[in-house]
Amino acid sequence: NFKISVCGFFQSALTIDQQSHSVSVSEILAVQELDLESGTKDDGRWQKMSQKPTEAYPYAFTVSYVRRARKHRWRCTDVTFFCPEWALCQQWVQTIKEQLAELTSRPKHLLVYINPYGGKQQGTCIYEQKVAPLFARASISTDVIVTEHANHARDHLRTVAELKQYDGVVCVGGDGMFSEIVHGLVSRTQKDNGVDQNSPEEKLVACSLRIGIIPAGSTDCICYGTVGINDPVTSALHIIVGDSQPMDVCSVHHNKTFLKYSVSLLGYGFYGDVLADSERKRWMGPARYDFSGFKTFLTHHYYEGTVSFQPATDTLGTPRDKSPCRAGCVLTSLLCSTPENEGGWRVIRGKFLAINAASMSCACPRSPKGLSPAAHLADGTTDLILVRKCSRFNFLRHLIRHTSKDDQFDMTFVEVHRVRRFRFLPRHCQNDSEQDLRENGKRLFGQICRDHPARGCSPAFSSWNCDGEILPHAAIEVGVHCQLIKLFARGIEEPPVFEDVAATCAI
Ligand SMILES: CCCCCCCCCCCCC/C=C/[C@@H](O)[C@H](CO)NC(=O)CCCCCCCCCCCCCCC
Ligand SMILES: Nc1ncnc2c1ncn2[C@@H]1O[C@H](COP(=O)(O)OP(=O)(O)OP(=O)(O)O)[C@@H](O)[C@H]1O
Ligand SMILES: [Ca+2]
Repeated sequence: NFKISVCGFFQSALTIDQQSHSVSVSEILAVQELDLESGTKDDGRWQKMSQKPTEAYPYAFTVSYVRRARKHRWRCTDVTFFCPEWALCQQWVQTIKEQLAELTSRPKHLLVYINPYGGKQQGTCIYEQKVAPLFARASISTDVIVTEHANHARDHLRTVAELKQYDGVVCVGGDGMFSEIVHGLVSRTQKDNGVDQNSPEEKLVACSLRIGIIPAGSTDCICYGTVGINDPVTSALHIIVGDSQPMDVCSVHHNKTFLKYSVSLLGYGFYGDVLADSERKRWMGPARYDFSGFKTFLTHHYYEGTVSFQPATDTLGTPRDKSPCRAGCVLTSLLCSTPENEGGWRVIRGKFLAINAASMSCACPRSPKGLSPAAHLADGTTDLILVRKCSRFNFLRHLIRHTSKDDQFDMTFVEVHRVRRFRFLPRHCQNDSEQDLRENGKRLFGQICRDHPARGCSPAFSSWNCDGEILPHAAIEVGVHCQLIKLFARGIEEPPVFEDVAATCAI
């Protein structure tokens, strides 16, 4: 009654309830023969079976596979099949194992870093209780490192001797932890290939190891934007089935010196000030962002400077598109190529409440559509959002639109450009060295207040928020490196399909 069809689907033609359902082999995690003599399986799941073997069907095996649940969640489900003969049962188990062995994109050996202090400090517990058992069931072996200090994972990746033995690197933590892994892997790859990171124009070599994120942070925006939900089990299953999602990475330089990489948000003004304030309140956990967000909103500082950028005129999409980046996105499936005739530079001078570059949507639980809802994960561009000085009321309207269907860019003081490269120079840097001015920052702040008493006190500099970390310079140059890294993800799937299938079948 069974066949494994050519297209790779494991089909049940006859189930106990006479319903037929199929499971894609690519979504089977494992197959296990049941030991009926002892009446139990190693992990005790045997007792949970809703059907018991009968005299006619005394042999059984269990297939664990991916079931789609609500809101992009994936769950691991078991289905048990009963056989009349031992040899038939063996044949099935063997055949499925052979089919699984042919899936070469699946990882077998992973390097795992756990940040025990990220988010609500649940990293270790999340990994041990929810993820490790799934990896074990899928026969994935792991080397696990619980980090002891910030940058432990980054520095370990830069120096660890045999990286080639692994099929991927997994981090358990938030966006900051993911950023550490990106820095470790990208730097290591450039070092191994003799590429100088300090040159802003240098073409970087793409990393071959894929990165998995088990979300355990405060924002988890990378996970949210590549999987659709910040759920540890869902992310573990995407790793097990060997998904692959390329992603753009921005390099940030100051005075021809490399500073940092960014994958999600580079934000000056509002998001820089929120982060700088929230870092002093880490003890508050994820709530620190709401507290500092509210405080920064009330402060209402604006910053003067010059933004220059190279528009991505040759791309198929724009930041005002209505369709977001989803699994199988056409822009992501295009290969990256250096544009033939790169457009000229545009220069905009002004007073800004916020300058944000979103290389991906930056969707997160606070803003389910994100800072730039139509940004693409792997198109070689970033969306540069300029929010000019406006009233508090208008800025609040703009912020609130991030949480609803309304277009946050459809406001007179907001403009958005899809770019490949941009620079920012704060006004007071234009003639002097930024370092000198930073040292005399307070004097300068006071000077501005004296010169313009009517407009309130706005400091000369904000800070750049680079994926949740403060950069030490305000004057920066940014370039997008198309598809520099790959994640164990497939982009956000839609529409979600619900499957509620019988857990027991007969053959
Ligand atoms: C009135 C509601 C307005 C809600 C507006 C929500 C917009 C939220 C947009 C979030 C964008 C997150 C981008 C992700 C950046 C990550 O690389 C980084 C590392 O994890 N996270 C942050 O920097 C963490 C940044 C966290 C920023 C939180 C900002 C919260 C603003 C709250 C403003 C309240 C004003 C209320 C006035 C009555
Ligand atoms: N053992 C450790 N002790 C202290 N800090 C650590 C340790 N391991 C990693 N870190 C640092 O903790 C910072 C925050 O971690 P993480 O990103 O996991 O959580 P988060 O900041 O709460 O979440 P998010 O980045 O999503 O907002 C990271 O920048 C990382 O460098
Ligand atoms: Ca992009």
